[in-house]
Amino acid sequence: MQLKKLLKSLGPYALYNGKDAEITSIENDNRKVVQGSLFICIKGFTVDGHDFAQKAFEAGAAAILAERELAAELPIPVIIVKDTKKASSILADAFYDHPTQKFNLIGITGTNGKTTTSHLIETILQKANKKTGIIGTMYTKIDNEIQETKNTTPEAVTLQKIFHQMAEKKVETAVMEVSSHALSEGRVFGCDYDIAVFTNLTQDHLDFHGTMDEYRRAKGLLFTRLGNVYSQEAPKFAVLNKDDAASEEYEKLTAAIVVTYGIDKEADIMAKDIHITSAGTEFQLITPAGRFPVALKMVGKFSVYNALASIAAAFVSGIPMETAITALESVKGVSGRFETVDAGQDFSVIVDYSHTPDSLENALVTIKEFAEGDIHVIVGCGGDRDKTKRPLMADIACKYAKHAIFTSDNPRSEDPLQILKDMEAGVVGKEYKVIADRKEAIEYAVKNANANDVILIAGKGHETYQQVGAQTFDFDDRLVAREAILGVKK
Ligand SMILES: CC(=O)N[C@H]1[C@@H](OP(=O)(O)OP(=O)(O)OC[C@H]2O[C@@H](n3ccc(=O)[nH]c3=O)[C@H](O)[C@@H]2O)O[C@H](CO)[C@@H](O)[C@@H]1O[C@H](C)C(=O)N[C@@H](C)C(=O)N[C@H](CCC(=O)O)C(=O)O
Ligand SMILES: Nc1ncnc2c1ncn2[C@@H]1O[C@H](COP(=O)(O)OP(=O)(O)OP(=O)(O)O)[C@@H](O)[C@H]1O
Ligand SMILES: N[C@H](CCC[C@H](N)C(=O)O)C(=O)O
Ligand SMILES: [Mg+2]
Repeated sequence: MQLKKLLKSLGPYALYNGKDAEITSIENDNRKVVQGSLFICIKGFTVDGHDFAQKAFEAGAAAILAERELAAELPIPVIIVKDTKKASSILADAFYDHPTQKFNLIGITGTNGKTTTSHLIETILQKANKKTGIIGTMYTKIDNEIQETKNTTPEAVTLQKIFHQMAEKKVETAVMEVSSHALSEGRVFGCDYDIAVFTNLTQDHLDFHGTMDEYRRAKGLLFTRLGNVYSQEAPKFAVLNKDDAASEEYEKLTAAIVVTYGIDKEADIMAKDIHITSAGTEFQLITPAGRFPVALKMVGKFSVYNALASIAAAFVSGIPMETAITALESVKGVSGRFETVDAGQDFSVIVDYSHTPDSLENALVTIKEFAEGDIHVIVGCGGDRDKTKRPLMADIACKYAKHAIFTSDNPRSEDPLQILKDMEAGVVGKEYKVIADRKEAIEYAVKNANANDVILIAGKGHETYQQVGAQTFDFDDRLVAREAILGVKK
């Protein structure tokens, strides 16, 4: 695409010397630049992309987009704009010819349940014979082909490229997790959502957002940005959790049609007569299309919420309720979410991605409902993340589990022992054990478990690595637990 044509999407805003160039790709990482790339300099939290402009030029960049004059003059067009991060969203959307206008896009935001709900919706859509795409914490999947991605919601240039691939593959509906970080950083500017789903709002990420008010506001952006236009062909919907107080605010913010779901408060889509066992969850589903019995293989009240959110998304997508229910009933679970490890032992081992106070409490409350023996929990907190959730998570672990073991999650750049001290501050005078090495902590719990006990290994779920300092080691809670069980049996 010609540079001049591309820059039209920025309006009369872009200031440059008027030279044109053929642009072959858009990149904001100089290491990805090829002949003809437009390199966008972004000032990040860690480094300043402007410092890589020279390298981008040497790698073949045909033009540079920057927020200020570059240190050295370059013989290619240099365009100056006020906000390169925002411009990267606008330009990537234009470069890939507005891909999200070519298929249905469902965005899911909320503190917990995004990955799970996105997979439930994917299963329903596939049951309804739709070609799907998914973008989230675990990976990007385009028509069932998996690509690794770094963030839950990738930055705009990567994101629009993924959408372009989805459009090329004729994806009919894409489901994506929209993190609060992505909303506040504008990674999703330009995404033409058809349905926006809210799961819940509880404490997390205060390191980034500062206060719960700011965090709530960031998530609300998904609903304000659903647009202010109405179309008979493609109406827009906000799917809100009536039982979460934030929904009231989001309902007022959005121009889209609101559909609510819930258990406690009266909602459009509801679950009644919920019956939870260790094998699954049964309930009566109440919808505007009728009342249906549902038997999920997933456990816990939180699983009912995820199912209801998915049903609501299916309902506004025009998918028959029977199809949606059949699909949901077939789901055994999502990788690393309440996943059981069975190596023939006489106690239960559950690996769960609960890394927030609320999700940890939900997981433990659910286990308490069916555990016949003692509960053991192995839990740590991630480094370089919200420090205020550490004492809260430790307290919850001690409140529900007879045997609480504090260990390392992904310490990242922090001292693992300091993270553990932050956790311990929440449980003064309570009984717990600290085993910093996660493998040893798991082995300890397995060795000490009696028949019918339940061990919850919380925080890392599907992750197959552990980040310690700048290094990433192989680590999979499920494999480590399996080996520990087999080791004890020998
Ligand atoms: C705090 C935060 O949001 N960080 C994100 C941010 O990193 P950053 O600002 O530090 O980037 P940077 O390293 O300073 O780089 C600045 C610019 O220079 C460029 N660069 C950099 C190095 C180089 O050699 N050459 C070069 O061109 C980079 O491509 C970039 O354009 O931009 C990066 C690229 O887009 C992201 O990968 C990174 O996410 C990091 C890995 C991260 O951990 N983010 C977390 C907090 C996050 O966003 N999490 C949410 C999920 C949370 C949840 O819901 O639970 C998510 O959506 O993933
Ligand atoms: N609706 C829910 N409400 C509360 N807790 C939930 C809910 N769904 C799942 N959980 C708990 O939260 C954990 C994480 O779930 P999931 O991965 O689906 O959330 P997420 O929002 O994608 O998280 P992330 O922000 O890390 O991407 C699960 O392992 C489970 O313990
Ligand atoms: N998306 C979450 C994942 C946390 C997972 C946990 N294992 C950790 O490393 O803190 C975050 O980036 O905060
Ligand atoms: Mg997720």
